[in-house]
Amino acid sequence: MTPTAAHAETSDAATPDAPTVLTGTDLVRAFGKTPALRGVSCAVRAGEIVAITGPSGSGKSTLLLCLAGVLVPDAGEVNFGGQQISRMSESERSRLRRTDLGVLFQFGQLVPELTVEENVALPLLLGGARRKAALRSASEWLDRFGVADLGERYPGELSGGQQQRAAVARALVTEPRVLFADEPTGALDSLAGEQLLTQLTRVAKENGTAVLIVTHEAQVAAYAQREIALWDGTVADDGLTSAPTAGARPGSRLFAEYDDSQPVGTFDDEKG
Ligand SMILES: Nc1ncnc2c1ncn2[C@@H]1O[C@H](COP(=O)(O)OP(=O)(O)OP(=O)(O)O)[C@@H](O)[C@H]1O
Repeated sequence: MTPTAAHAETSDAATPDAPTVLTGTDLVRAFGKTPALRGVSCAVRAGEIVAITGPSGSGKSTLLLCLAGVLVPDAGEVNFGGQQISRMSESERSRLRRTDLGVLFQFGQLVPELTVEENVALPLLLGGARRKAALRSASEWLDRFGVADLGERYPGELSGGQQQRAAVARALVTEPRVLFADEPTGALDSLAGEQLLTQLTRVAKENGTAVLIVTHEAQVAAYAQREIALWDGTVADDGLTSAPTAGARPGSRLFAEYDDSQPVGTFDDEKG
């Protein structure tokens, strides 16, 4: 995937004065005896696009899932808008995910039995919206992702890139304040991945939605304004991607550091 002028524009838009919407403090999480997070702290501002990077097994997905309220940390706190997510019940966290937090995975997981438009309308319907209004919103969101004409089709009739754009529309239809995306372009070819990221970052910027993207691809991380690099369950680095000339930059600074240091065989292995 080659960085483009569109992504340079997005990367330049830092949000230093925007309020913090989400914080994770001293997050610890293990799976049995395997530690995944060993005390991770981070904060995300409104409208900020943040890449969570690091080698395989460094804890990226676990951090994302803890911040999204899908997983409960063993210790530490997640705060969203003054609410301690990590202390909420499962039903309270589910409600929050239907309203303020959007989650998107590598494979969009559209419901095959529903049309694309019904899929996108689903979070609104689950939230109690009327069918007609929900379908109208779904159609508008599909339009923003350039797939409005596919609303009547079923997911199986769409390409992978089209399905993932519909999945992004579904994740954003409730206008969440934070969108959590785990390898959102992982199943797409370079062009489809780049189109998706360009649209996703543009729409997020328009809506003031913060986006956290887990990725092991430098080209994807280069779409972010900030990069949180994990290493063995801890934060190795957290900083702006310093991208005034992002279009000329093949990858993010932190990935460049990985390339230089070389001990992370798993990262190179993954690039294959
Ligand atoms: N459900 C689980 N059960 C057991 N161990 C898990 C589970 N999820 C994660 N782990 C372990 O926790 C550690 C961190 O995993 P995590 O998936 O968060 O890393 P990651 O950086 O996202 O990796 P990748 O890039 O390979 O997806 C790894 O050692 C992993 O094997």
